[in-house]
Amino acid sequence: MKRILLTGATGRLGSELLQGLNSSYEVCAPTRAELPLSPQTDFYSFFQQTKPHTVVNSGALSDVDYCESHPEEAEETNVLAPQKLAEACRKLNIRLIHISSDYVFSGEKGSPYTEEDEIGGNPNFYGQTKEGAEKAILKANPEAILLRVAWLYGKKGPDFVSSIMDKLRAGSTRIQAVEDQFGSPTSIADLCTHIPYFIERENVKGVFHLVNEGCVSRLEMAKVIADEFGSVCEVCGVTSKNFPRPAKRPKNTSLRSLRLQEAKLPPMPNWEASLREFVRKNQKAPE
Ligand SMILES: NC(=O)C1=CN([C@@H]2O[C@H](COP(=O)(O)OP(=O)(O)OC[C@H]3O[C@@H](n4cnc5c(N)ncnc54)[C@H](OP(=O)(O)O)[C@@H]3O)[C@@H](O)[C@H]2O)C=CC1
Ligand SMILES: Cc1cn([C@H]2C[C@H](O)[C@@H](COP(=O)(O)OP(=O)(O)O[C@H]3O[C@@H](C)C(=O)[C@@H](O)[C@H]3O)O2)c(=O)[nH]c1=O
Repeated sequence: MKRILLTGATGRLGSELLQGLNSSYEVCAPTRAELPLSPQTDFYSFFQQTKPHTVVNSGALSDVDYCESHPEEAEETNVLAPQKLAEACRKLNIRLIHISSDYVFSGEKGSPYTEEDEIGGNPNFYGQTKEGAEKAILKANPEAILLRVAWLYGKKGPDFVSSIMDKLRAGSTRIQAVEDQFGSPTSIADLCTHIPYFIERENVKGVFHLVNEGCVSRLEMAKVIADEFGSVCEVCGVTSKNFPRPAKRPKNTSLRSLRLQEAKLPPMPNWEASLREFVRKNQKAPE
């Protein structure tokens, strides 16, 4: 049985991934205290001792607003640590799957980005660290796999979907959602099905867009959630200007994959089908 080392296993993606991988792999999931994502960490010695077949790096500082006001911590966790981790993987010939983001793009293209598009120009610091990480990782370890995921939602939260669902459960009669941000919402459950393909395929490397198919605004997403809930709540569009946040969000970072098909990997499901399924299954308040 292959041994997988998973970072960020207490996080939104990591916690579901840990559960999913556990049935087919021997998973080693060090906590932050055991393996800090820091440029001071000796990843080489840790990996030499634990001998993983693949490292899945799902750990990161992912709070976009927090990163904006804590740039040093964000740079260390999201860029310098993954760079060092990638170097250790290369030296020890360990496969690396790093989780990246749609926020590596500026959001100004006006149509979905493919793996062939150039990265850079995101308006927030978090996005800039994810861009920096991709460049540093590929330089340190050209065999690495970078999976760009986006607008995640899942069982753990908090995320956009869970905050809308909480408002509906609380009986809100009016919800506001931004109408001028577009992206590719992605179900963590779908990622848990797809990520093992990358563990099993020994010959793939480089960047892959791994998101549910389609492009949608936050407003349309909120409408679908309310509809699946069977709620009569009014869902109103608002501009980002009228929903101010500490960090600016990009306009349109929707993604499309050319490389999944090229690598003969299955496509990801459509965003609406996955979102409706998630809402249906998780409509009851968590206990
Ligand atoms: N959420 C989203 O919508 C998206 C996320 N991504 C990317 O997906 C990946 C997973 O994100 P998500 O699950 O949402 O993130 P979470 O914030 O939910 O989880 C982050 C994980 O990283 C760990 N972590 C953070 N800082 C450190 C550190 N300094 N040392 C060790 N561990 C640390 C956390 O540990 P602890 O519990 O101890 O804090 C936690 O386990 C990230 O790379 C993120 O950039 C990409 C696109 C969209
Ligand atoms: C809760 C809520 C938010 N919003 C708006 C606020 C904001 O402009 C937008 C997105 O809000 P969030 O803070 O949930 O999302 P954000 O932090 O921008 O999410 C990003 O996280 C990082 C980690 C990524 O890598 C990205 O792919 C993306 O998922 O939605 C509403 O319009 N209505 C609401 O009820």
